[in-house]
Amino acid sequence: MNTEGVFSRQQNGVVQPLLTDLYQITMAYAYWKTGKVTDHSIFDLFFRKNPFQGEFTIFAGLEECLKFLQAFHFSQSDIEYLKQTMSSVEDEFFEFLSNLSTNDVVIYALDEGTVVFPRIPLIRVEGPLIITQLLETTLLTLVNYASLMATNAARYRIAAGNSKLLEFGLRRAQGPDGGLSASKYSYIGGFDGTSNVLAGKLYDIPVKGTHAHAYVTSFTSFSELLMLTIKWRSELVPLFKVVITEVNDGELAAFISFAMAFPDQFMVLVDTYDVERYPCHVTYNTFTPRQKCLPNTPTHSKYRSGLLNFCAVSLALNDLAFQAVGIRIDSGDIAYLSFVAREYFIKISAKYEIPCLNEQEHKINCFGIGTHLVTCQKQPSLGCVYKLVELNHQPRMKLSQDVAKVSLPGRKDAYRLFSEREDALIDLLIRPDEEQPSVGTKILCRHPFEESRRAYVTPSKVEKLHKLYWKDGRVCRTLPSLEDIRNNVSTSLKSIRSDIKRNHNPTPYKVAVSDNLYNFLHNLWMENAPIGELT
Ligand SMILES: Nc1ncnc2c1ncn2[C@@H]1O[C@H](COP(=O)(O)OP(=O)(O)OP(=O)(O)O)[C@@H](O)[C@H]1O
Ligand SMILES: O=P(O)(O)OC[C@H]1O[C@H](OP(=O)(O)OP(=O)(O)O)[C@H](O)[C@@H]1O
Ligand SMILES: O=C(O)c1cccnc1
Ligand SMILES: [Mg+2]
Repeated sequence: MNTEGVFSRQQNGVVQPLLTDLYQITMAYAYWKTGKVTDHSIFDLFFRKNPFQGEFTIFAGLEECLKFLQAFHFSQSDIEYLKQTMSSVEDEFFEFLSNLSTNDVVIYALDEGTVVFPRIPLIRVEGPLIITQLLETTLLTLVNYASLMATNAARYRIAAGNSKLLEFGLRRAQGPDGGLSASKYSYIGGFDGTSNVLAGKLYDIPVKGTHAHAYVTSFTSFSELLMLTIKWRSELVPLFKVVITEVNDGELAAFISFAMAFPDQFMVLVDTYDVERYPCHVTYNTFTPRQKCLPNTPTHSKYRSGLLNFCAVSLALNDLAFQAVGIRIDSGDIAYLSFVAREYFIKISAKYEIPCLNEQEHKINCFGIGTHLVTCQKQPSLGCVYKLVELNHQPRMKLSQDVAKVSLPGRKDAYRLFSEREDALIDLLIRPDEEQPSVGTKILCRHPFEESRRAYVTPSKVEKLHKLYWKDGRVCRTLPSLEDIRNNVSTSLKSIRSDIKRNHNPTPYKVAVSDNLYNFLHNLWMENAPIGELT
């Protein structure tokens, strides 16, 4: 754990006050011109719909938001740039901007890594209107992708069960910063490591990897002849039902040289040529109809030696008291090929009485995921918004034809109410002057917009979701480490029922308001909704 107010790592240099939309600064000027410098505001940062057609989201990015607040300062060169860009703006405003700080801002937020739901303010920003407005875009950019990525990763984590998950996406990520964020937030979401070395260094995430096809194709013959491997290979050729001309020497040479470099971490890519001799009667699609983009007429290599060569080197390593780790398959019908590999491993370990190929459970026990994970292909953006809910102690409400876009006015506190089974039952928003929900006391929870949807809840546990994170210009809570945040994702997800987390047809989690907040909201809505005239 970090001590209060101290960040373990520096902020990414691109996160600075000018990383915003121009309209924030033009609004700041207009607020300043119209004498709104001392207006006190409250903004809620929340989203309206869970991503990936799911019913849950993981909140991430808070630590980076706090670092941004701490470093918030328009530098002299920022001011110079703005002066050139905003030509009609009075000089005194730039003076005002250069003295602006976040000392008067107060931030309440949910803990990073918490499972969250639509309409619950993830961050509540309180303070002078000009500065709270200026924070909008940067806070949103820090939370939106981080939360989307952590949610995507958590969904892979749920689907993968106990298998290991590695993030391999840097080459396909949305630029260098997208790549780094993907590595960081996929780790929070439950991945076990990344191939991204800088992310490993910056965030202390385990780095892992194998080798590329280029490594195999760079070898054409044995530069180092390892007698043991050759001996084993001749033994294995009949077992794999191939002829010697179907065995690729370059591949074997590559495996041997990799084994010499990493004798106790021998893990190689076996699909540069064919993994094994595909039986003619097997069609790819029979085995895994849902595998990615399988060609109906797969192309074959004249070589079929991936598995054979791996086994030959593994047996040779075994003679030298080393244990092979495994294989990587990057193409073809991966589920079918892993099944074939397992059959061979079992056969060979029985025949040659070696335990090493039979020790671990042979199945796909690690997935390396790149493109789909880091680009969030299924949904490339989370729609967090930042809405003014109170100004000078008066509630503010954004009305819309679209009920989904109506914002919940005023300062609100959020509670998670749990059942006797310790499942999270409902999230409840209440007005600040209301009595907090308490264990064993029945409370009326209402859908914010549908009058007939309401239920009494007698919670067995109550969790206050918002915590004070920033006040008087400093972080005022002990910040969790990345590992703590990762653990929070896992424990927070455990309290959510599995039908809410499932991929197919998930049940929506209930988000409610108190009766008091319901009436407050609807009265305000009525007061503000114009009465039309029928003509
Ligand atoms: N957001 C909400 N806040 C408070 N109560 C709610 C909310 N949504 C639904 N309810 C109430 O909770 C109870 C259970 O509703 P839920 O939608 O889970 O199941 P249901 O009644 O079987 O409806 P459905 O057939 O749509 O699943 C109902 O009394 C409903 O009015
Ligand atoms: O498919 P992803 O989930 O993004 O995983 C990462 C990919 O990156 C590597 O090769 P690359 O895709 O660059 O080349 P190849 O697949 O054509 O060998 C690796 O072999 C994976 O295929
Ligand atoms: O280490 C690997 O196997 C790896 C790394 C990045 C992309 N694809 C694979
Ligand atoms: Mg690929």
